[in-house]
Amino acid sequence: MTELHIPAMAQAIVAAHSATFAPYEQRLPPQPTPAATRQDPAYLAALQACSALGFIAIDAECLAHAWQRQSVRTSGFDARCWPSDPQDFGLAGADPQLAFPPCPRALGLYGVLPTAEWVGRMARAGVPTVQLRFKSDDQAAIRREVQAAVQAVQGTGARLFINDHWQAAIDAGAYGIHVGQEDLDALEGAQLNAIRASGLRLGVSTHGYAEMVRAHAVQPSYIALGAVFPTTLKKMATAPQGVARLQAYVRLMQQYPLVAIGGIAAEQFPAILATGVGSIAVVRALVNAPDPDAAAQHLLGLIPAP
Ligand SMILES: Cc1ncc(COP(=O)(O)OP(=O)(O)O)c(N)n1
Ligand SMILES: Cc1ncsc1CCOP(=O)(O)O
Ligand SMILES: [Mg+2]
Repeated sequence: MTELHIPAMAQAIVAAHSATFAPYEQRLPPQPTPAATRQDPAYLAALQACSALGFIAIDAECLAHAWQRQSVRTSGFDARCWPSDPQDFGLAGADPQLAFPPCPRALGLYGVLPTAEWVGRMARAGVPTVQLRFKSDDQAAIRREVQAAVQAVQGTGARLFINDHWQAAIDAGAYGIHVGQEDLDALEGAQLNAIRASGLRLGVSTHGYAEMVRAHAVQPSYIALGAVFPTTLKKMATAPQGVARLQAYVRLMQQYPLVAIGGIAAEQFPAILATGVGSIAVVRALVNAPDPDAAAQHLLGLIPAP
């Protein structure tokens, strides 16, 4: 295949996948094509095509490498075949010794909650997975809240993840820790080793292909995918991913328990579950509900129990 064919190859990818990843449908505008880092035709065509389909530069680059590897592995370029094989993304062959402890593939309804009181309330309502997302810089208050959350889930069977405050989570004996990409960047190797050695599970936020690859490098217990829909709760650096991208991410990341998050309400549960995620994380659908306990019962009825 010569360079003369690259625009035609790019067009073929766009034609085959625009109905799935239509930028207009998902409100994801076409992106400028980033500078190429290699010259292989499948890579160059996919870089153009994925940018036209609205993928941001780091994700278009990641996808373009995967298209190239797929073309080599399958001895040919097939525009219809969206990459979803982990080996094409460099996701195969991880070291099991470095993996974080496993958690169930299906974490079920996952309540992300602002205080220990909310954690206890939702755990008692039967929410199987809960997270304390307590935003504060006051170390004493953080430790108090984390300890109170650990006590609040006792006897309920709920798994408690602590957002951000990993040392307090270890000291209090939580079930796991959740960190975002920036939190991960801020962790030194020794700190990550300390979390791994503690036996706590680790969940990592991701917002696209490049971040999934980055998350895989630490082999977490689960991977969160979002924001699926717009959320008012957190200022997101990336656009809402939509259900079509979520579906593509789920196909690729099958080796992990997966959690969908961001703007998800009861109406969207069937479409989200149809992608194959084992868990849906919500904040406002519980915390802002007129009757949070009734909302929890309603949502629990929409999602298989873990
Ligand atoms: C289940 C789950 N997914 C994603 C997040 C977001 O985590 P992060 O990116 O670290 O942002 P903050 O929650 O710290 O603002 C989450 N908390 N839980
Ligand atoms: C913490 C977080 N991380 C990604 S989206 C989000 C907020 C989800 O809140 P809601 O379910 O109310 O949209
Ligand atoms: Mg965080």
